[in-house]
Amino acid sequence: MLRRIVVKIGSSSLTSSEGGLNRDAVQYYANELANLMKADLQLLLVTSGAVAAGFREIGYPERPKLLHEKQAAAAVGQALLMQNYREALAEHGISAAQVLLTRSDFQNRKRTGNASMAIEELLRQNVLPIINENDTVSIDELKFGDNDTLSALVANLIKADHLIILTDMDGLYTKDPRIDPSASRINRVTEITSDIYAIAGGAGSSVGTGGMRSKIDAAKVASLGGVPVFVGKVDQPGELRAALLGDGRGTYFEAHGAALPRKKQWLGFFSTPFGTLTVDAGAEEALIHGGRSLLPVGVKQTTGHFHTGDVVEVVNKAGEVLGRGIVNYDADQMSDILGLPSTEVIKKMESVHRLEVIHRDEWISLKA
Ligand SMILES: Nc1ncnc2c1ncn2[C@@H]1O[C@H](COP(=O)(O)OP(=O)(O)O)[C@@H](O)[C@H]1O
Ligand SMILES: N[C@@H](CCC(=O)OP(=O)(O)O)C(=O)O
Repeated sequence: MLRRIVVKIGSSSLTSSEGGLNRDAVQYYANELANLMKADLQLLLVTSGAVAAGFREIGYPERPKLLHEKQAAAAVGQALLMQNYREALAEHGISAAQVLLTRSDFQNRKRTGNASMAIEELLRQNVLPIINENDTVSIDELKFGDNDTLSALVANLIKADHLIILTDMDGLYTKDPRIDPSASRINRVTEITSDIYAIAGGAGSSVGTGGMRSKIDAAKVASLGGVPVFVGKVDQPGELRAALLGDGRGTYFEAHGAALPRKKQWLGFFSTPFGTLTVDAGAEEALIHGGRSLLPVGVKQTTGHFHTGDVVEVVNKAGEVLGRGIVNYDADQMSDILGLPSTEVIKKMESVHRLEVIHRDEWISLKA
């Protein structure tokens, strides 16, 4: 099968702080993408820059902060972005398609399936899908905000082989280099720990959003889905290919595990938990390292009004999120059997549909 690559380009790489699109930058990225497509790779582009590209043409002096202004700027800028990408790619005989997605599309399994079918067909026809958030219909609480998370979800959805996140910084540094020039680059991250989160700061420019932090979030989502990630910078001919071959200016994040089935992707990244189960150290070990189901004996506390079949989040006593699963008991039933060994649960319950609180097939671990 052809290798599939998702490339994400941030606003900071496409626009200037005064706003407006950098056409030379668009041409450069289009050339890099086209060269990989000609080498028989399947490419998907997730591009930001609609708001940053559009605000000046509308007459706003700086990147707008109010939602309706951002939406207006994005509506203008998205058209500009597409026009420029399409023209630049046409020079290589490559056609490009616009795909606009929202978070709610990913929460709905049917819509995710539809998006995936459309994208698959574009790839079959050698058209480059150019994806952005549908800013005009996204309100704040439903927004991805930055496109880093969107690019990771797309990479998982289409089971990409690599996710390349391009930004204005050549990788993750031990501190934001704009604040501390003595910071040094981390070339490879094998596991995304809390230490990695601690060194990642916010956006470095007036047009970017999310900064390194959202790129780490994205790397985590992708790596859980079995997709390795590169975060860095390219601005020379051939550098995108070099980044793909492991020789890029940036940070490589290793993937953990194999590609996730669609159901587990939904469970981990798009579902809404209705409550929380706090588990003890033995249950944590069984879930995370033992590949086992969660039994009542390991559950020490619950919150929320969940019902059988709902999604719940599982945390340890320190409040660390361990994963999510589909619960086999209502919240009321759970409170009666907290911490009980299975023999006691059977005695106590009138009928036991399933002994496990969460079966291992309906569980996804979110701890790296
Ligand atoms: N530890 C870090 N290492 C590197 N960059 C960092 C770090 N912490 C914060 N940043 C900032 O993250 C910025 C990139 O994110 P962002 O501005 O959102 O770009 P984009 O528009 O490409 O998504 C960099 O310009 C940098 O200032
Ligand atoms: N959908 C928005 C993305 C916003 C944004 O700034 O994202 P990013 O540059 O990836 O941090 C746009 O196109 O302007």
